[in-house]
Amino acid sequence: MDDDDDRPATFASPACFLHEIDPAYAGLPGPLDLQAWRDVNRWRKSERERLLAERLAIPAEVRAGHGEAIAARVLAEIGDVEGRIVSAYWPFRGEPDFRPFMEEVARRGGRTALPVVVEKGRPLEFHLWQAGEALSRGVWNIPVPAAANPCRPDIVIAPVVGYDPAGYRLGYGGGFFDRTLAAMAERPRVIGIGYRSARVSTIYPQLHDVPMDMIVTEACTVRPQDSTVRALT
Ligand SMILES: Nc1nc2c(c(=O)[nH]1)N(C=O)[C@@H](CNc1ccc(C(=O)N[C@@H](CCC(=O)O)C(=O)O)cc1)CN2
Ligand SMILES: Nc1ncnc2c1ncn2[C@@H]1O[C@H](COP(=O)(O)OP(=O)(O)OP(=O)(O)O)[C@@H](O)[C@H]1O
Repeated sequence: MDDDDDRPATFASPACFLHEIDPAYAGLPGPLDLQAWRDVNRWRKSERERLLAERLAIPAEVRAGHGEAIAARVLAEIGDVEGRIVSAYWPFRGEPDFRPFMEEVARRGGRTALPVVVEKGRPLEFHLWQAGEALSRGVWNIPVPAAANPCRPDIVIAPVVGYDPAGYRLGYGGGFFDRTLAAMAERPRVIGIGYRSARVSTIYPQLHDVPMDMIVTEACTVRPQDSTVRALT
């Protein structure tokens, strides 16, 4: 018989007692939070629909003008892009058209990329792409680079459906950018872009929501850190 059988059981690592602690203390949702989360989700769904309808009601030529103004502000904001990778997106549902922006980044010596949905519920990948290169249809028929060259962007441009003054972004509800930014070891600079009319007073940020470093619209540039400092002083 093995002597070891008489020894008290030990753990390879300390036992976890987290399950005995109030979930709220552990930062996990309790029953009340779950109800609140359901309410927030319902609000976000209707707010998305409202904001998208409002965006599509802006005449195409007005949207195009706003898009150019936003791109000019972003270019001034990011400065020298030589040797850097900037991810933008292929526009749909009335988003600002950032394809000319990508061409300008390439002219200035930067490389450009598009986000790729690999699978619902998973982080996005970013694949190098520039004007003239082949595209194929990805998930939800979103155009993605035909050749898969994954990269790690230095700067990510994230289109918003809605935004708030704290820099939080409301997207299409897939949670893609939040998941992607949470999974990145080195966080890129993240710039949310959209029309000024996409502003809401709060998106009721939840634990999973990752704020943008800045939001740029045709009318203003929102720097959430500055406004926090201003609010505290
Ligand atoms: N131009 C652009 N490309 C992008 C994004 C974006 O916001 N804009 N994304 C930024 O994340 C990713 C795509 N995100 C998306 C998320 C949801 C839906 C969508 O159509 N959702 C359905 C509901 C789906 C479901 O519930 O399963 C819908 O709205 O009807 C589309 C794109 C990657 N590419
Ligand atoms: N890091 C994460 N891990 C797991 N689930 C997440 C994460 N981030 C977001 N989610 C889930 O994704 C869902 C959608 O989130 P949310 O409403 O914030 O989407 P969104 O920001 O509007 O979408 P998108 O980024 O695709 O445009 C939520 O159910 C949320 O719990």
